[in-house]
Amino acid sequence: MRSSWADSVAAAETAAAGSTANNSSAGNNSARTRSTYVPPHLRNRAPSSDPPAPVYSSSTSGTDGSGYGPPAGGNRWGGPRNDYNNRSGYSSGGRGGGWNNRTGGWDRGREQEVNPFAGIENAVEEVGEQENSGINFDAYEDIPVETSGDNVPPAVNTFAEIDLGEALNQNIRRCKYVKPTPVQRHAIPISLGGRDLMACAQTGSGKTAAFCFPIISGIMKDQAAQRRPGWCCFPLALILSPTRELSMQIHEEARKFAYQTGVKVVVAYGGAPINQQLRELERGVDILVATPGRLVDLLERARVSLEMIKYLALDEADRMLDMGFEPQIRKIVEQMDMPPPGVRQTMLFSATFPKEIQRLASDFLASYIFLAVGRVGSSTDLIVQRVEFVHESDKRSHLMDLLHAQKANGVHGKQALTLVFVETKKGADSLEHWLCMNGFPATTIHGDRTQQEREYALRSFKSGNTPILVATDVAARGLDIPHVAHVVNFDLPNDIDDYVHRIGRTGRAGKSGLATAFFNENNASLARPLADLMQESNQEVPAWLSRFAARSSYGGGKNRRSGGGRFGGRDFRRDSSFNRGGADYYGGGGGTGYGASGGGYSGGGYGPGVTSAWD
Ligand SMILES: Nc1ncnc2c1ncn2[C@@H]1O[C@H](COP(=O)(O)OP(=O)(O)OP(=O)(O)O)[C@@H](O)[C@H]1O
Repeated sequence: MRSSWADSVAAAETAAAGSTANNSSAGNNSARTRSTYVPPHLRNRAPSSDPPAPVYSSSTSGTDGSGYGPPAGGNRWGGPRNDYNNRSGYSSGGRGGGWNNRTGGWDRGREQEVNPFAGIENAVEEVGEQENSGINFDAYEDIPVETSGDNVPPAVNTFAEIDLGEALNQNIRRCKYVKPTPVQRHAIPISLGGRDLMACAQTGSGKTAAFCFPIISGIMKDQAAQRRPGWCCFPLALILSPTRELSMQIHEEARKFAYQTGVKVVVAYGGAPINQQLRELERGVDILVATPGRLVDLLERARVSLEMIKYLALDEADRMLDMGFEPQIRKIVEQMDMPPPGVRQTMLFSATFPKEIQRLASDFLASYIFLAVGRVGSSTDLIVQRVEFVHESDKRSHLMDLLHAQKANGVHGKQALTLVFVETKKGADSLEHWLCMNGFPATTIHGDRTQQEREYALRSFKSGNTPILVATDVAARGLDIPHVAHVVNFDLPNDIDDYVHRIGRTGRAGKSGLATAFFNENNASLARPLADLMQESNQEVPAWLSRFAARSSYGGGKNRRSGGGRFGGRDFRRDSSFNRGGADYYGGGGGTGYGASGGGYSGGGYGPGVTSAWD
């Protein structure tokens, strides 16, 4: 395959970055000496004489509320000071209240835990911005929240109110998370209360932490887990996501949250050498982040067992349960050795959750709570949405105009990051080539590229060296790329939920963003849901789009907007048309009454072949 201009830049960058660019490879060097995984029950032993894991430095060492200096008392394994949440129950040193004394880095006898925060503070200072503090989360304050289910645990307003454990609290402060986002306020207490959860909250609103925190905290508290001997590993938690890049991102995030908690996070995804991932797994894993295809491979090789799973999280859960992925997910969750619903705890998260998929998802849950922050499938008002009527033949020149206009607004001589979504892989290559020929540095990410090419492209885009990324839907979900100023839907998707995820790559974490869509006759079926969505998000709907919308019908499938009013109709259990045979979904959980195994949903635009392109 032709390699792009951007890729050569990115390749040089990668070479320069060396092994530090990839934490797992750094870890693998030390794997040669085959270190021993220390199981949870042994992690409270006295520290070895190894040099300390690098700790985030701070000019302040006291209980200053911002500091995360060296651990108290000079004991590097002693975990962070208890200055964040000075509550009885897990006071510094004592660690009563059921915590498992997972005080330091995992495997601390032999192997040093890489500091996932290293370099982040300097990078933030260079940009002159405190990445996650001062974020405009007030923008989320007036979003209505709905919960349904029995005995919903009350929401919290601060992290200090939640019993997460001091090591995790320390990491939350390292991440500069000052207060929980709305989905975190509700979802974390629900999960900590041991309840299953189906959660729907807007793109960029902090869902990753909402499922990671309770998992990490729960494993930290777990007294009983032990590693079994042999080649097979027994993770305690499984986080599944639909794309390799998203799995990598969740892994990076989870490693930050789990730093020095004693909880080990490992990632496994397709397109990368399996041997390296096997070596990493052999060294121990508490939380496994994986794409479904690679996990099935590991399960079939009997290198991973799901027998000990206590927590299952599906990110982008609606995508994971649509036609492309559902068989693989059912195999993993229902046909291997994973404990059933009610024994394990299950958390499903997405920004969109069509009712048909909710119904399928209920098979995986027991007596669950449904949480909706905003209307299911809505987009955030932080994203300014524009729709322009552009004939197919005019799209390139129109894009060029947008990019020229944007160039004028670049910061520090760099162009603002623009993500351009197209329909096909060929279309992506062709547009990337054309942009480069016309003086706009672009790269591309899609399912026909090698994993290495995909990673180079993403890295080059993130760094700003290649400020334009042309992508297929493989980049539509979950990716959290700071400073994406503009998302262009060069080709609109057929499905309004895909549109919601695509534009959600901008306007994240309380920041504003811009999304422009090129619309023409070919997109007529999207006119009505698009106009409705824009109206819901307080956007200006062009008169011509309203006329298109009035002419077109929904046509079924995934473009049906669920519910009636702006914030109505979320939990499918409340919708009588889904409540066949009078089944009681609130009491029974687990999909009572449907027996929907493998059946049902056929409204989507994904064919069976889609999985390999995503995974
Ligand atoms: N409490 C918080 N305070 C500040 N920033 C936060 C907080 N929680 C999450 N963030 C930041 O918000 C950004 C978006 O979070 P995340 O990627 O989890 O969103 P998401 O809801 O999963 O989005 P998507 O639906 O696109 O997957 C991330 O950069 C994350 O670090």
